[in-house]
Amino acid sequence: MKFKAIVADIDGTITCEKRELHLGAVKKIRTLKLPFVLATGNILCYARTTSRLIGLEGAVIAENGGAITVRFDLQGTYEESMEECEKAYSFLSRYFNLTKLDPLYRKTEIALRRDFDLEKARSLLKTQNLDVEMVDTKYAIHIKSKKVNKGVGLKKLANMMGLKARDFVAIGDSANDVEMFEVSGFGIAVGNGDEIIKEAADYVTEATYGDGTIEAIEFLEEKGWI
Ligand SMILES: O=C(O)COP(=O)(O)O
Ligand SMILES: [Mg+2]
Repeated sequence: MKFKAIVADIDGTITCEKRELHLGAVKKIRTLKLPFVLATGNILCYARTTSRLIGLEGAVIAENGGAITVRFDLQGTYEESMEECEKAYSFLSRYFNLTKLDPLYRKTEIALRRDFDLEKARSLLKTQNLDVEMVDTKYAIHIKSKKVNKGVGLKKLANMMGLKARDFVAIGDSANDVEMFEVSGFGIAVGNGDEIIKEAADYVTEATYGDGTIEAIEFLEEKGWI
């Protein structure tokens, strides 16, 4: 097996436990000769800034696949899915006191503070005919279009880079990384990952957070797969 690129989640994967960027992981990523893409549920400017400060090229998937850029000097693309998310948000606001995260910058989905009963919200939402779903990343609960996810985003971005999603190894830690594992050639969950992502993974690291990403890259190097 030989892979041509790596796509990694940000929060919980290249960070430390308290969410600071993991400097050891950054150092390791900087040694790589192949393209390294960031994929996050967070907003596009957060993803692009992280890419810039790591020393990468600006190929990022943000808002769980809703926003993509391939290079810093190119305009991003956005999916048009906010309207249904807003309807779901208004409906759920009747039952819960919800707090939006970064609403000024978020263009394709809604991220909420994790301080309400997700299972109850999910069952309430089922009564509505909306094309949205809720995903918990452990950092936020996202209301997003069912059509958009990091897997769909990876296919699109890979195509823009002249690659296939299968050419990528994916590294991640939570439920919003599952589809990216499904479309990539090989999925690695870091040790702190949720059960759902560990089940979807081809390999699970012993180490957690950024140390898990270092271990993942070393594993790929030892195998000669990158
Ligand atoms: O924005 C979030 O909720 C989590 O972000 P992540 O996808 O980088 O882990
Ligand atoms: Mg994550």
